Amino acid sequence: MNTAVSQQPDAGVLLELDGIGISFGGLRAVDDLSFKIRRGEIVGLIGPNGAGKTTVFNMITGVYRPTDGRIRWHGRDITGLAPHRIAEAGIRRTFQTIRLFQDMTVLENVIAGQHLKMRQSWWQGLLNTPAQRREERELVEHAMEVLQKLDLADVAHEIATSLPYGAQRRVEMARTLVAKPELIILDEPAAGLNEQESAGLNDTIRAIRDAGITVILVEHDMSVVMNVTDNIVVINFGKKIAEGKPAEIRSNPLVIEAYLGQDDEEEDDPLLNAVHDQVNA
Ligand SMILES: Nc1ncnc2c1ncn2[C@@H]1O[C@H](COP(=O)(O)OP(=O)(O)OP(=O)(O)O)[C@@H](O)[C@H]1O
Repeated sequence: MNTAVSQQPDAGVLLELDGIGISFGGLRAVDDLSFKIRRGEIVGLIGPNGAGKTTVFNMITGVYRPTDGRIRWHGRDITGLAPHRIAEAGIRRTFQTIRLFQDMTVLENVIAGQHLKMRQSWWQGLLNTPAQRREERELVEHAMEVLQKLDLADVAHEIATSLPYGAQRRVEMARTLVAKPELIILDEPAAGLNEQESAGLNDTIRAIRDAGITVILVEHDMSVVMNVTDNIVVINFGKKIAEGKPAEIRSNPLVIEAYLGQDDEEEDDPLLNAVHDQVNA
């Protein structure tokens, strides 16, 4: 009998949230939330405005420490580790707001994302040793590979902030990917994209997964979520209300109710509008 295998019934699970919870004052922002993410999956984390999505990935990335439950990465407890330790362990995130360096090319912006890894060789850099030069060459080669995958190789030497909005978002993703994460959390990557750019985002997310990186997608744009995810976790008021394949989630009464139950002032929420469209179709 292979004991190594029998001791790991959940082989393939990369990240496990086990009953995590957190309160802000009297507000229970996330409560007893559990789900698992397997290597190579694209998992959507969705829910109405204020449901707790941002709080969940702030706990995963170490910004907030859960007051209850455990977070496991490769089976190892990482609950409460500092954000830089979690990043070094292989979990990285993108930001909703574009934070590119002005006056720097796409390639320079992407290489700047490598500072965590380059810190070791900074002193060697002053001496310009062969090892340093080789590391720099490898870094540029790797950055160009990432740019190729994200369809940015042709604009590698253009000023990043001069590119169309959708391309700038891809540069943001490339900066995160060049650090070779095992898991990337995409924070509303479709925000601000036009319809065509949003359709292109589906390809970008699949390209990330095809490069061997597991993806958590926090997104309001249903056309992206329903098209690219393997599995969706839906939360409302901090609790998981549904989990399953896109087709199951689309027709889940609890999910529809959660979105329809929102205040009128949230009518502009594109996810809510998409649910309305489905219900009215
Ligand atoms: N630092 C904080 N202090 C107090 N309350 C907070 C804090 N962060 C989040 N909250 C509250 O926790 C709840 C969940 O917020 P969160 O931002 O995680 O929701 P969300 O699903 O990401 O919402 P959205 O889709 O609007 O971004 C909300 O009621 C929010 O007001």
